[in-house]
Amino acid sequence: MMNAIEIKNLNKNYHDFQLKNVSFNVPKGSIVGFIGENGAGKTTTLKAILNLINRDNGIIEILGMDNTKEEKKTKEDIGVVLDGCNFHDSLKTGDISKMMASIYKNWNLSAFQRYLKKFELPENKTVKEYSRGMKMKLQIAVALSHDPKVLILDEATSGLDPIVREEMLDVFMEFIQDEEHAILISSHITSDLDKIADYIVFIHQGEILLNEEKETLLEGMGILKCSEDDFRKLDKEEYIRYRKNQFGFEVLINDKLALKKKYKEAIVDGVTIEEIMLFYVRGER
Ligand SMILES: Nc1ncnc2c1ncn2[C@@H]1O[C@H](COP(=O)(O)OP(=O)(O)OP(=O)(O)O)[C@@H](O)[C@H]1O
Repeated sequence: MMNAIEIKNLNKNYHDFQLKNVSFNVPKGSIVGFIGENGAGKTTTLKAILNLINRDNGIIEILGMDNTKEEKKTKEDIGVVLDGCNFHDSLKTGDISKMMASIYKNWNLSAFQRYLKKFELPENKTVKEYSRGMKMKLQIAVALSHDPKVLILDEATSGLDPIVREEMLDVFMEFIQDEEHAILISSHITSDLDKIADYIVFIHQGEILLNEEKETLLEGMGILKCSEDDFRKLDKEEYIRYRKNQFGFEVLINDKLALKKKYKEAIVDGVTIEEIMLFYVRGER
């Protein structure tokens, strides 16, 4: 079994929004960055993986187990960080630990205490007295402390300052090092995904638009800046989307090496995940 998570033809219908045949995998030993604009369907997909919502159809397997038929077992294996803090304001870390010990068979108090120390989270304050970043770190500490095989992180780095964010990214990368663990992380901070993701899955209006290895995307794609005349010379297959601005055309290219070979004078810049997203959503075809 190579995949930690397999999603096949997931459909969910809300009255004004649909997840449409969402399919993708999270291979073991990898970090999959899940991107898309507000309302694209990321949280809905993650909730379906956690079996927190009723889907219309589709199959989701966690470590080869059906997530509805073997819900209890699969939940043991998943560490979760959802947007916003789920712990009651009046709790301290000790109370949370007791709660978690009653939920998870593998709750590891000493691991939890190690993370509290590492993340500089005070044990004598209540959740109410924690800052937004501290609450986020607390959730990450809890998610990591019951020996999960898979982490599902919904906007887990938002609200963290750049230094703490980098620290968390290191923790995530360490988590997958043994090739048995895997992470699915949704984030609007696409620069984080530039750093740590192995694959990028891009959802737009409930449909998967792109599902690719990050290196393939970043090494293959490029942005061509050119005049309208030069743009008109391109074949449709040579570009993905274009955007027009006051200086000319910006064109997202599929294969920058091939393009440079064909048009020796062409200036093609590298591309970031954020730019890819913007071209797909706001560019023209
Ligand atoms: N319980 C619900 N009932 C009806 N519609 C819902 C419900 N939950 C989510 N939706 C709708 O589903 C769509 C997708 O929402 P979702 O939270 O999955 O987006 P997202 O990609 O996570 O967005 P964001 O980046 O803003 O968190 C939205 O149009 C939202 O209004």
